[in-house]
Amino acid sequence: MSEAKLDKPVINNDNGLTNIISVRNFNFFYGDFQALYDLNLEIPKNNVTALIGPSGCGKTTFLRSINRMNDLIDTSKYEGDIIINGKNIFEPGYDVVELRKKVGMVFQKPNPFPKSIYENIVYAPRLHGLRDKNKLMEIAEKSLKAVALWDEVKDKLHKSAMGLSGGQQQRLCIARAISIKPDILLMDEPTSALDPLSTSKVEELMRELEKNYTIVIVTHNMQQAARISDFTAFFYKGVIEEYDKTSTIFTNPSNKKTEEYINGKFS
Ligand SMILES: Nc1ncnc2c1ncn2[C@@H]1O[C@H](COP(=O)(O)OP(=O)(O)OP(=O)(O)O)[C@@H](O)[C@H]1O
Repeated sequence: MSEAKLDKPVINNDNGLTNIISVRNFNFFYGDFQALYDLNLEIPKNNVTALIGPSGCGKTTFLRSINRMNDLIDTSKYEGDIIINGKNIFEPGYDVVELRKKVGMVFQKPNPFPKSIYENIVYAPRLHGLRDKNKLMEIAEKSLKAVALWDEVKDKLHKSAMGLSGGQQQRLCIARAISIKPDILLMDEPTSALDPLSTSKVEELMRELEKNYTIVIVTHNMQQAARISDFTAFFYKGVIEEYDKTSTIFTNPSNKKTEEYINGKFS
């Protein structure tokens, strides 16, 4: 007998991999409004995990919880734990500056600083105390090479980053994020403002970066999630309805809502 499609959350955390982020009974509130309900998931190291789901279902709220960006919102409240590298990030005394060093973020719209390409990359290493000019140049070169931007910009490192194309700016922002060697890169729809060619460059880049970084990406683009991610969490009204290998989510989802969403029955 074929199994009936379940309509309750299906979370497959049994991935056999080393997990870098563990989310336990996590609830999140904006004032009286509850945006996330009882999230429980394990995010594996050196893989790409995609967060998908209709607008307003809580993907960005969850992403921004991972580096405590939501702390900036006065009315925000949370319950539960997010454990990164074995430490609960909400524990009293947890160093948020250290957390942001370990967990970098790339936003929807490229947002380079209005400074030179070089200054964009070395900003964070300098902020963390590095002064040695040779070392800073080494970091600039390494970071730009890692995002395949070095050849395009090596002759104009001291020119304004604002003169780069949108796609180049986004790769620069990724280079800036990795300049301090985070463990995790959070990406909030990083290609939604880019043209198709720049999008495919950033997608290629993610595949390359996952060798050294754990990537968690919010995307509205189903094809993109299917192409670039190893694991996918489907969010619906603040609940993770299904979490599994991307291939399972896209070919054999257990939850009817997941199936309907990936087949475009609602958006
Ligand atoms: N600063 C805020 N204050 C109050 N409510 C908020 C705030 N930010 C988000 N929300 C609400 O929380 C819910 C989840 O929003 P969130 O942005 O996390 O969803 P999302 O899935 O990322 O949406 P989208 O795909 O449109 O970006 C929504 O109902 C939204 O209106």
